[in-house]
Amino acid sequence: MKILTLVERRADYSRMRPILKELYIDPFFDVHLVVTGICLLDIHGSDIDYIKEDGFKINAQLEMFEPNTRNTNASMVKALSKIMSSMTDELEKIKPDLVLTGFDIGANLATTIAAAHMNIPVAHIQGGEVTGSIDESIRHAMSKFAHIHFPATEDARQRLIRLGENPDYVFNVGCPSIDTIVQTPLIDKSILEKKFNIDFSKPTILLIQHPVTTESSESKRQILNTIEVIKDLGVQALVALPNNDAGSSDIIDEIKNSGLSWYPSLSTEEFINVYRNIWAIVGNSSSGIHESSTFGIPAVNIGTRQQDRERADNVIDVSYDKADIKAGIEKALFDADTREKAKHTHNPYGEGESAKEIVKVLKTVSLEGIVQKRFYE
Ligand SMILES: CC(=O)N[C@H]1[C@@H](OP(=O)(O)OP(=O)(O)OC[C@H]2O[C@@H](n3ccc(=O)[nH]c3=O)[C@H](O)[C@@H]2O)O[C@H](CO)[C@@H](O)[C@@H]1O
Repeated sequence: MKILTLVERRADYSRMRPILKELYIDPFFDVHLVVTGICLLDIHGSDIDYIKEDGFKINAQLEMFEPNTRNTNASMVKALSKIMSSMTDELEKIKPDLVLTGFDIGANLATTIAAAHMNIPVAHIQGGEVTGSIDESIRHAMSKFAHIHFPATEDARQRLIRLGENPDYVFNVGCPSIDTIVQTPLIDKSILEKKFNIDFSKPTILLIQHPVTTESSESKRQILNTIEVIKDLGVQALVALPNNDAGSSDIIDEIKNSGLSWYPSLSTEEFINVYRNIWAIVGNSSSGIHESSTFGIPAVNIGTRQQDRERADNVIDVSYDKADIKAGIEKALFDADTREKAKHTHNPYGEGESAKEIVKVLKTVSLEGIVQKRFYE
């Protein structure tokens, strides 16, 4: 089976990585990997280097975003149209039997739309979830173009069926980012403490705060509130810069001016191992929702980006208000009951066996007549 798949940013790579591993070792598959998006941009950490270090063959690199420009709502759309055009060329050239996309990320949307138009079956990972931001619309739109679905929870599976997807092609497999957590080898705490100049025996948070595209003009105020609270509390903080969605340029400027330690993007190994040692994750990353309960720590989730998403009870939801953020972080770091509860929380997004499940389905599912979709009622 010739599969075309892609990586646009660390958010899809953390989920694609375990699947790529399974696909590469199985002679049944011939994988064509395209790398695009912010993986190619220095300011976002050039994640393409991590993909190469992991040993995956990259078959094509397609530019998507203009480097060195402010990220706006309009620039997101222009990038989307650019990658839709070059991905269409790639699909014409490669003629895959199947396209594997996922999530709610621009290049994945473009590829899904292109492939569906070209009668190439699309398997989509992690549909059916709900969030805020433009991601909410992208995710559900992709599900309507895709033919095979790999949602991460039973709730998401049911929602896809309510959206008219045929249950015979909707498989609840969990979130493959949990596979990545389970598979990542341990790095000694002292090595990390030296590298990041941090003492993990003291309260330490990891901050990832992305813009919300529907509130992009508020990004600056939103991040300043969080930064001010962290500085008032005087807790140790590591900051991973946000993605390049509209409003991100303001967030990146303020983080760089804050005096906090920041990194464009950590490699999977470092990220997971930092996570194993921090006391709480703060911000609005999907990681706080999908991954933090596997680490048994609280997540302080700020604002609307993760609105209505299924979550474990280690997540503390707060508004953009400074007093609210402060109370949330204090609870996460210093409230014994909250910390104890987080240690025992069950993660609704799975146990780390997703990639194997996905590959099993891809090897057995019939693609005969699949591109002619029927609304399931
Ligand atoms: C609104 C929203 O949630 N949007 C989507 C976005 O998440 P979102 O944009 O929140 O994702 P992030 O960029 O915060 O990070 C996600 C992943 O990157 C990894 N990581 C993070 C920082 C770092 O320095 N190094 C590193 O490897 C983490 O393991 C994590 O799994 O993409 C996810 C995966 O496509 C989707 O599930 C989310 O629905």
